[in-house]
Amino acid sequence: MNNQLFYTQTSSTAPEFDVIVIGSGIGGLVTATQLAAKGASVLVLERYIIPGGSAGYFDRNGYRFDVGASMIFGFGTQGTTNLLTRALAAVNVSVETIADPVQIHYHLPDGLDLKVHRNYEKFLQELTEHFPQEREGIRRFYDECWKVFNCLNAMDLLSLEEPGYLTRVFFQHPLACLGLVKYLPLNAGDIARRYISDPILLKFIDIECYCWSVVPADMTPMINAGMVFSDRHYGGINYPKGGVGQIAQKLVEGLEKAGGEIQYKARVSKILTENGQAVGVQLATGQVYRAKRIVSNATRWDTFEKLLPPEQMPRVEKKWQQRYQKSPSFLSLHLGVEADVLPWGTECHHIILSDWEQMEEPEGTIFVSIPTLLDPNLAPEGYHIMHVFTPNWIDDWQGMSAKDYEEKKQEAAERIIKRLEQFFPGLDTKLDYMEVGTPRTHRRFLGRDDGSYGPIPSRKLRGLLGMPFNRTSIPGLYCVGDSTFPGQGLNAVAFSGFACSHRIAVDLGL
Ligand SMILES: NC(=O)c1ccc[n+]([C@@H]2O[C@H](COP(=O)([O-])OP(=O)(O)OC[C@H]3O[C@@H](n4cnc5c(N)ncnc54)[C@H](O)[C@@H]3O)[C@@H](O)[C@H]2O)c1
Ligand SMILES: CC(C)=CCC/C(C)=C/C=C/C(C)=C/C=C/C(C)=C/C=C/C=C(C)/C=C/C=C(C)/C=C/C=C(\C)CCC=C(C)C
Repeated sequence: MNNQLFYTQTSSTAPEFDVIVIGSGIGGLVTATQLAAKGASVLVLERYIIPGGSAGYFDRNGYRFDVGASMIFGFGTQGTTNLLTRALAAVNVSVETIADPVQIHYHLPDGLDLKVHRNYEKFLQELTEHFPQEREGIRRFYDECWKVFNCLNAMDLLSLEEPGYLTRVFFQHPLACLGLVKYLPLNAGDIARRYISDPILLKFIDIECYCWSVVPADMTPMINAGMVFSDRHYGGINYPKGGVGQIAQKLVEGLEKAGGEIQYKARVSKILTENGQAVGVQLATGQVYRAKRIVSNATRWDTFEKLLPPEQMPRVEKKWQQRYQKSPSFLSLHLGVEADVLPWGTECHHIILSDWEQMEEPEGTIFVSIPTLLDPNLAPEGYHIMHVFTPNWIDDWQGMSAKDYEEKKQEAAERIIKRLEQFFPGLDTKLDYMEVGTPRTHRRFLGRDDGSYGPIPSRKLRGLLGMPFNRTSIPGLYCVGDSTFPGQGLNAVAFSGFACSHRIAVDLGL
């Protein structure tokens, strides 16, 4: 039997759903749960053995490690921007959270040492003590971030590709909409430089952006900065009890209760099209599933270069690839340490940088999270988890023997631990467990092209205007997650999930 015939027969008799979601990252799961709650038949296909993607976890020697970042936005109790709380509630589940009193403790060049307190005034006061001459500029910049946040936090957050919603929201909140229209093409650096002139303070604003957007303030969309710099004081940073993995586990529980299905170890190798329209997927095993709508939670590079034939890449996607590039991946040290290595009063999240010129370089900025300070149950008694990570490129880890790869990991870990000794004296001798992940690890376990953290602008762009929404130029195919508006971050991909499911629900007449 020739392949074409085989494919046609399998495809026409394949199980059919309303919606198939490729990948169970938080973006994919929010889309799936929202649609299942509206009565759609939904199938989620996940290549790994558990859900969550970058928000997954792994257990080793009594420790439960978060795969990705442990600093979670979107778990507030009020307003409309608490999208993780809302996504869980929509399918009648919830996650208990633990409030973090400090978002980040910064350890920056020339002794610039300060904390971003949950209390806004306390944070402004601490920052102003370092830059008294910029008292007014500091307040005006951060207050302007609140303006963005207040516009967003006043309205239901759904698909900007749905004219009915746009009309309704405009009549309900005309000023908030006009406010957002004003900020959509702006970057945080444009606003910061209106009010602030001290070069070191501007560098501080750069790292405030860099530590979540992986680009400096000039390249960071103001809408996203408004969300991050305000929500940390409004809803606050709240850690899910039991670890970040709980969010995905609970969403899956809600998905199944609402009648949706998820399959693990189900790697999609192809998106199937007929007459230019997406109609189904094929797994690596050859199994075919069909659906009225297909959603890809894989990155845009994976979607348009691997799941679809790269030579047929739509023109708009080629243009997008000129505007956005893959950000670096991370080198991650997952450590189990004796509890007494942490000085009294240690905060949960730290950013360490010793030379401003090195901020964007591999191993320049070091991120540290110690989630057991909030939830001690993630480690054996008397021990803590330290997740230490720093940007790193896949090219530095390719084409080497297994032995060289292991040695290189060990050397990198030693260099980083040496730097951390300044803040955690005796760390090296107090290590109980260490696992090192590289960009190759992220690529392998998360299925992300080059292990990338997500798309970043390849040059200065006009804020969020260049970021695509959920529909693609292939009818029937949608994207969700950090390759879509508004980009990286759990709360950001949760928004993308709300928007994607809303657009599909309207398209399917649900
Ligand atoms: N503090 C935070 O805000 C925080 C914490 C952790 C993660 N994150 C962020 O979450 C975002 C990621 O969320 P996301 O939803 O976009 O994606 P994701 O990368 O987390 O999830 C994608 C999922 O799709 C699966 N997948 C990929 N290709 C597949 C295929 N061919 N077949 C089947 N499954 C496939 C992967 O295994 C993964 O589970 C990132 O921006 C990350 O930085 C943020
Ligand atoms: C009608 C008319 C006329 C008009 C209209 C207009 C409108 C309505 C508009 C709208 C818009 C919208 C809705 C928007 C939205 C947005 C959003 C939601 C956003 C969000 C965002 C978020 C974010 C960005 C987040 C992020 C986060 C992150 C990334 C995090 C990360 C973290 C990490 C990395 C960690 C760190 C660590 C340490 C420090 C240790």
